[in-house]
Amino acid sequence: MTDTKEILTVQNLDVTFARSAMKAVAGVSLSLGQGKVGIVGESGSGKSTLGRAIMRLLPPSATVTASKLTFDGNPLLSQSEREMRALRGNRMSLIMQDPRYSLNPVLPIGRQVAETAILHKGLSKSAARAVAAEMLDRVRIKDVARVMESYPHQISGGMGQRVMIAAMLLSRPRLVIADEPTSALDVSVRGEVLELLNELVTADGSSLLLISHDIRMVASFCDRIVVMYKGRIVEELSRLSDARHPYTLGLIAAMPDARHPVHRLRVPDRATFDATERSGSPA
Ligand SMILES: Nc1ncnc2c1ncn2[C@@H]1O[C@H](COP(=O)(O)OP(=O)(O)OP(=O)(O)O)[C@@H](O)[C@H]1O
Repeated sequence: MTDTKEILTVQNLDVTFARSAMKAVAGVSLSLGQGKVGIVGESGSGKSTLGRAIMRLLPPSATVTASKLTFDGNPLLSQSEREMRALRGNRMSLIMQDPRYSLNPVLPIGRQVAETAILHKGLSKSAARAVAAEMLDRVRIKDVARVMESYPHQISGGMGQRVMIAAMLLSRPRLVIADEPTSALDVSVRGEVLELLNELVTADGSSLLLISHDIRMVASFCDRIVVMYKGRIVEELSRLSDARHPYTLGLIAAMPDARHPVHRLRVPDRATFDATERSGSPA
């Protein structure tokens, strides 16, 4: 359910990269209370740039302007870098696409998750390890003790993303931005990782901004769907069936519907095929 209290307010957000004539994000406005909003659009539509602008994680080549950009009452564009560091990973977390690039390859998993607890909760080393173990258990990692001693290259992509989710949700952030959190994973584990993320943010009462190119998946998890095209919002929906914009309809048509697979064999001329079957003569 979407709560009326706004946690994130974005008004007229523009992002321009140096040496680019086009705005990567142009005049975007959206608000998020306690609920789940999906940002969808094809590659290059500005979804990730929007997510990173909110986290203030864009490179110096990006110019970001907005008439309002607030998170939990904090005016993000005028926060110092120190203030932003205190917010990031603590009250607002970003889960990225590929755990291989988010996890430090030379540190054991347990230490990486525990460090989040030391940094954001001010815990001692041993208390942080206990909290890390608890959190790894919460993301349903079996054999937590062994995984804590493992290095990122020793675990699967799906488990790596569970570890990232554990680290990013450990401080129970108010806002979680998940940028294509499963697209780098094996298809067989995508559904369960998303279910897990959904379950945890719901249990913790965190707000979720889910960035994806898969409009059907987003519709199945989110209360609201925001469709972006060339840096702009072209449509906002509560249900896919409300879609009217041709671009949104194109996105829906481009995504196969796993719940309604085609069972009947498509035959160009079914009447002729059926008649041949009945008479028993070869086609
Ligand atoms: N660091 C950067 N420097 C220059 N241009 C950038 C940078 N990051 C993104 N862009 C440009 O901004 C536009 C929006 O890109 P963005 O990555 O936000 O789109 P997206 O919808 O997230 O795409 P994808 O699904 O492929 O991640 C694109 O034209 C892209 O080339």
